[in-house]
Amino acid sequence: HSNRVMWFQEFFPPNVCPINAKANTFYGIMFDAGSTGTRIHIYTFVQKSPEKLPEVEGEIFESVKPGLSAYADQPEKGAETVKTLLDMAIDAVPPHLWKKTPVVLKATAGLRLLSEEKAQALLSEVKEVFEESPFLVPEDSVGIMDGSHEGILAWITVNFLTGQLSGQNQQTVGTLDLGGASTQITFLPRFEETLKETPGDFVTSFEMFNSTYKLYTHSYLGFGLKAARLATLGALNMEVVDGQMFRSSCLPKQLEAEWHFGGVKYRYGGNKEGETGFKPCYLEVLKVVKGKLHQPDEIRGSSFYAFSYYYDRAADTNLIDYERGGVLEVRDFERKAKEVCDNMERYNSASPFLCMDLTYITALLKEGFGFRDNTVLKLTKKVNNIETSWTLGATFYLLQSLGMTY
Ligand SMILES: Nc1nc2c(ncn2[C@@H]2O[C@H](COP(=O)(O)OP(=O)(O)O)[C@@H](O)[C@H]2O)c(=O)[nH]1
Ligand SMILES: [Ca+2]
Repeated sequence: HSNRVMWFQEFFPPNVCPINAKANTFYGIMFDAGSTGTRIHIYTFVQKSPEKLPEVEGEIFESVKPGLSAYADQPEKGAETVKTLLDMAIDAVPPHLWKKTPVVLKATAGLRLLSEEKAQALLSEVKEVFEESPFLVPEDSVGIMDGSHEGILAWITVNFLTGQLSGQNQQTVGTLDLGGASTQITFLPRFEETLKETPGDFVTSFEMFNSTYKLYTHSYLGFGLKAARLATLGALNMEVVDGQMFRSSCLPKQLEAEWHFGGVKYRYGGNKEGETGFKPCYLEVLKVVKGKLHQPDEIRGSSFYAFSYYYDRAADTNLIDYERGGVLEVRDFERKAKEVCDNMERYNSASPFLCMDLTYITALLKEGFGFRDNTVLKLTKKVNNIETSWTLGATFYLLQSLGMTY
């Protein structure tokens, strides 16, 4: 790329600037249909030399709320939200590359929890939107993603962005993702013992960038942050009787409110007369996680990358900087949970669920996965300005399957 500055360059963002649109630049569009929102990621890649991994030159990211599952009974309206986001890609990708730019949507836990019929109705409306667009629509371009792939692809993203998947001496790092409806844990086991002690369906071999990775990964459906709220309230998978009230010691005493999740209305509130605070709350939350998750010994001493709701709740309570993220230990979540739960009136203006959320995160990490108090968590939203999301790994995988990269 020459250093000449052309008069038109300042009118274009770098990724659509004509002078930068070279033969070795290509694009990929990946939609994340999550339980709480739908997001588009438009990636620009540059293949600098045929034997090296492609580089991610940029990402355009936009999101809408609520997620597709909120449109379970209006699939066309759901697909409209996808169309709005896809229109951004028309502006971002140079027209001569539209036909070569693949577009894919993968849905996660929100759609996994819907009936097959409702999920399929939504997906086929989305497929129509794709087919009316000028982009490349591969086979299986719209579907529900396997839970194991969700964890693996996020692991690929983080380890690619931190440079661990190229060259010698790879020191990969495990990943923790906490969504609204499900949660994932993924790492590359270092010890034979770990593989021996692990149930077969927790280990998946995955081929990427000419290497095969045998990863420990699992997605726990119903253990996302919002699903865990319902489970703590005793309302998950319940036939809700009209007007029924669900109470918890993790909520402010005087609170009484309503909440819509997965198309159902729930009434919830605090323990008016009874106990509130960290101790009773922890016991409540413990019932949700205790004995429900597999605990691999190997992870106790290693550090993990954590994102999504781990990041959001840590940032909400100033444990980390909202923009830059930070490094924490598991015990920091517990300390903050105690502070919030034992002073709920002081945190009134924040979400009424802050105490419950922090307590759940603490219990999930300690009693669920079996992490130690001093396990180090690296909280990141972005690495080198690219979102830490399974979507980048999924886009690489897509490009590889289309023969656009090796
Ligand atoms: N770092 C990062 N977090 C994201 C991105 N997209 C969604 N999230 C987070 O994911 C969480 C919501 O989970 P969601 O995907 O809706 O639910 P799921 O279907 O259970 O995985 C929130 O904490 C979001 O901030 C992204 O591109 N990058
Ligand atoms: Ca997600």
